[in-house]
Amino acid sequence: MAAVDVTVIDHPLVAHKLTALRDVETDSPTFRRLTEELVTLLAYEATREVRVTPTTVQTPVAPADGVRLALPKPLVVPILRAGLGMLEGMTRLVPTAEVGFVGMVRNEETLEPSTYAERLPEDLSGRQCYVLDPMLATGGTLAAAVRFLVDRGADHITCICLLAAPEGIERLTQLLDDLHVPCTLVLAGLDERLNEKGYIVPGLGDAGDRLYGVV
Ligand SMILES: O=P(O)(O)OC[C@H]1O[C@H](OP(=O)(O)OP(=O)(O)O)[C@H](O)[C@@H]1O
Ligand SMILES: O=c1cc[nH]c(=O)[nH]1
Ligand SMILES: [Mg+2]
Repeated sequence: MAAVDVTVIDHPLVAHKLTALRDVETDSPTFRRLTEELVTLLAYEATREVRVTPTTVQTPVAPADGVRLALPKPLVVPILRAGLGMLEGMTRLVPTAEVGFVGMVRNEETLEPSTYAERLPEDLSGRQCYVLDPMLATGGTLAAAVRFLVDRGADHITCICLLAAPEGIERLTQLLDDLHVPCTLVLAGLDERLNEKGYIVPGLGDAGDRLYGVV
């Protein structure tokens, strides 16, 4: 099975908001709003495979066949810190989803991720999971998060990122080469490369710092 299926959203509204997000002059409140708006647009495409079950409702006129989201509920997993800025935009579109949390930080010397927090259901058997992180740089963080979910039984993973570097997608694909469940990646933009510090070029800088301030 191909490990990761990548979609880059080609839409003028996404491109417009992404351009404003990148701008170094964009302040934190505006950056947070644009992030939420972008995620809502991306979520429309990212949830194309969300499982539904047939149902019938009574309209004022007649019965109508339709669907509702299937059980178990989808699980949305923002990767703290920066992924938290994407949560509201995602749950606006899928308000009945449950939310689990993973806290990860990349060591800026080695570029390797470490996990400092985790609050997820023990058993994710049969769950569709939506992982949120604005930046896919070397791919280490996202690969570790996906592995975490699959090890607990998740059987369908969709990652939503704002930006990725080609090197990161390549590494993600290698790291998840043995994955036995479908894994999709939805992006607002695919950038040129990583720089020597592991930052996406042209990118938008440090997403966590731009959302929440430098720590
Ligand atoms: O693809 P990678 O090379 O692993 O890097 C990407 C990670 O780096 C950023 O988080 P960071 O470690 O800065 O933590 P933060 O969200 O707390 O800012 C970003 O939000 C990703 O989680
Ligand atoms: O460009 C990058 C790379 C990693 N993390 C970020 O926030 N930005
Ligand atoms: Mg950061």
